[in-house]
Amino acid sequence: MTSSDPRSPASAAVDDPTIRLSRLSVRYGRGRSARTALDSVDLDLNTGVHGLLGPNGAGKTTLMRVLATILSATSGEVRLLGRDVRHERDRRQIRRQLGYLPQAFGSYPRFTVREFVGYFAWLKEVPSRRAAAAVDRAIERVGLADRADTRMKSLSGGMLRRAGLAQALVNDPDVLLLDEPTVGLDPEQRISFRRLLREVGADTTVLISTHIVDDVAAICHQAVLVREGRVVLRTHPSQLERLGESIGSTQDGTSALERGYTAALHGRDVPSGVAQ
Ligand SMILES: Nc1ncnc2c1ncn2[C@@H]1O[C@H](COP(=O)(O)OP(=O)(O)OP(=O)(O)O)[C@@H](O)[C@H]1O
Repeated sequence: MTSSDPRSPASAAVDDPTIRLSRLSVRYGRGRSARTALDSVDLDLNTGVHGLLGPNGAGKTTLMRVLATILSATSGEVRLLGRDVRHERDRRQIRRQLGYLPQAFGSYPRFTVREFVGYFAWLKEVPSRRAAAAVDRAIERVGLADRADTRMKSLSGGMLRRAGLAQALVNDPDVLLLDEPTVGLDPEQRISFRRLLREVGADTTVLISTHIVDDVAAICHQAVLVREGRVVLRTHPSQLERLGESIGSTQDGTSALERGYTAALHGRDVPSGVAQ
């Protein structure tokens, strides 16, 4: 986004990173049953592909939902594209520039792929004169052009995931949030997905939540490790790999990256990571 971009509002803080979280906390429930999902997270992210890694329950989906502006912070500040998500007007503007693929999304079984992606173009207020071309382009980018008129209920799991990615991309977002995007993709689809994300990440801030550490090595410029609601490390994936190599090989079939990830998660020093 540039300052001459018509979507660039006068009120947006130009020097902000694309994503800025300051002391972000999210708690679910109240009283004795309250659970802290995110605990005073500080995180700045800019253009590039960032991989969010962490064990089950670490807070990844919660973080994604806050960034997607569908879940409010309990405390702390969330700024996207220079705007504060607490303000209704800013939220609406952010949503026009946001793409989000949740872990599970409504399947809209009777919609064709084109109708499904078109519906999200409408929700995101893509101008009607550009919408049809934007829908076709998004469907083509995810490799579903030959299925554009197929109903969603007839798609395989991997194709559904790709249709989900198409809706996330249809507005050419400045921020793209993908929660477990490669689940259900076959190896060939995963390779083309990685290629697409590398391309998108050249001028977009992409955050991918995943358990597949190989995806992080293949696509991401940065790995962000989350544990028990806190960001414990930001580092280049190759540094995790180096850490894993220094630990030595094991007989359990894990890769150096997986070993490095597990060790870093449990507090081992990573060569030149950016500790939080
Ligand atoms: N709606 C909810 N109500 C109560 N607690 C919740 C809710 N959603 C998440 N939690 C709790 O918040 C914590 C973080 O959950 P979250 O789903 O963000 O983790 P995650 O890292 O995405 O996990 P996974 O890898 O299993 O998807 C967990 O302890 C979870 O049990």
